[in-house]
Amino acid sequence: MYRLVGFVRACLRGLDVSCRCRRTDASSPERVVATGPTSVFLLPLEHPWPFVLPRRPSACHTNHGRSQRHPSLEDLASQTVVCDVEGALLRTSSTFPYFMLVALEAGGFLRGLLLLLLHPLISCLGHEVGIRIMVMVCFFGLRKEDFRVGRAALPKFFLEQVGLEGFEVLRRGGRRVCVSSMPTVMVEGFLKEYLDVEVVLGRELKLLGGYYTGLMEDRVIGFGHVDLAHHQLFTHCKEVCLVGEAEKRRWHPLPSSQYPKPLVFHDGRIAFTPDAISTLCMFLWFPLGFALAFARALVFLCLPYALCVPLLAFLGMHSRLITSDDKEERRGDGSQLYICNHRTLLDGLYISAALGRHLTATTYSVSRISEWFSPIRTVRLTRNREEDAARMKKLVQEGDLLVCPEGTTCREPYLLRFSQLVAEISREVVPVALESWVSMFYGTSTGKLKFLDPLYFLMNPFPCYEVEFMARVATGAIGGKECSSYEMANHLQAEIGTRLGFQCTSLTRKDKYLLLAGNEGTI
Ligand SMILES: O=P(O)(O)OC[C@H](O)CO
Repeated sequence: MYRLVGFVRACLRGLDVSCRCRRTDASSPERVVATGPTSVFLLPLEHPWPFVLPRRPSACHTNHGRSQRHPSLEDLASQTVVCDVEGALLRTSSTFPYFMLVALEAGGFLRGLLLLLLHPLISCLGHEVGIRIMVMVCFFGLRKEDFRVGRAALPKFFLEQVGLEGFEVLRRGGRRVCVSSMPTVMVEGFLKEYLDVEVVLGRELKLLGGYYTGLMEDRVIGFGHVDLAHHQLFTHCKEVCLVGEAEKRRWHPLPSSQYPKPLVFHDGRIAFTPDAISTLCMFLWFPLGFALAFARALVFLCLPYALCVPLLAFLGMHSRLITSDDKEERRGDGSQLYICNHRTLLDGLYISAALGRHLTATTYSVSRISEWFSPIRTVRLTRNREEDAARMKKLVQEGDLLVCPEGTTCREPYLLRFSQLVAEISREVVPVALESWVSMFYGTSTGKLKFLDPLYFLMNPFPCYEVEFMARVATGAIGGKECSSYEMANHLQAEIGTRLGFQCTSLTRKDKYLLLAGNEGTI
């Protein structure tokens, strides 16, 4: 099953996979590759001798006696490192997937389709003209205030493309400056929030009445041509490191464990890197995906669990149940409190299917439409502590209850802080560890169209879930020693975290929504 999912993922990233497999002789002339003009002409070089990773080294190489293939990493702490993002930090120089993400996430699928149709033309034109067309298609008419893709969706995709070798140089700099031919609003969030870059120099976008016009500001200081700009830049540099496309293909991805700041939250529907081929596959998949989602939803809604599980597996929805031998924690007495980490809105359905009986799930920000269509009973919480405690105590007396103590979904392998209430409403709980995988669309969001979350999840070619029932936990004590509800909540979080290999955090729903949506997530 997972091999199949891996295959689909690999297909979606086909271009990247093939690039990584290609080997080019490092000494071949191809190692110095012109990747098109950059647009950054102003460099606030406060340190007298910055260290530069240029994107277009060929011209400078011949005119500059200090160019070299690999930087000497000693003493960089006292210097400024200036790095070209596409050319010397990311493993591929193509900016198309990032513009496609802006088009799809901020503009919608029609805008993404337009960008895809223009891809052949963009590929034929020069770098600068291509960027201008992509900026026009992606940004025209978007409201500046509403543009959150740069902070919410793009960082994940940029981070996945960061080359360990390039990052090693950047990281060592006393002061880090990054230049990019992409608009600043696209790269700033990723560079400043996640890579600790102090100065970001990208393209500025023209505005009219708070809306992007799709045009870019003229260069702040124009030298006339990129090569000349780099000449000027290099004359201020103590050392120059040249990076070619062929060399970058051999770079290793920066492991997520080495991100200066962990990527816990991200938003957006697209779960794959949308290069042209993958995006084309997605558009071709849409009609089938929609029909499949409809069929899967009908099965969930209309059939008993005993039939539903095998039929859904036939329809490509794979799931795996892990439980102990005696199955005691699943048998229950009909009024059992289950708690789980929160992956998607379908958590409750999968747990019900695993139990073979309906349970009631508490919710907070689920849309009314999702509630209407839910095959299991859902009960809204208020975030008023006393009221919610009373409501949950009553519910657990009436029957099996599922609570997600994180209060919101998390896509990455992290657990948000657990609510203490789960340790106060019942003498015992059954923790359930959940893991889920999607390859095309994320089934969670922080935006206004939350009611589409289940649809997107169901539109994935092979959505997967793993449900693991853990041993029952008495909420009054840990290891025979009495404990507070706060300690118990942390204990339960740690138990599930250990089982899944997820990292426990003290982050909350509010942190997530402030970062991704600019609000506190209250509705
Ligand atoms: O939409 P989220 O990710 O904030 O979480 C929805 C939860 O089910 C809250 O009840």
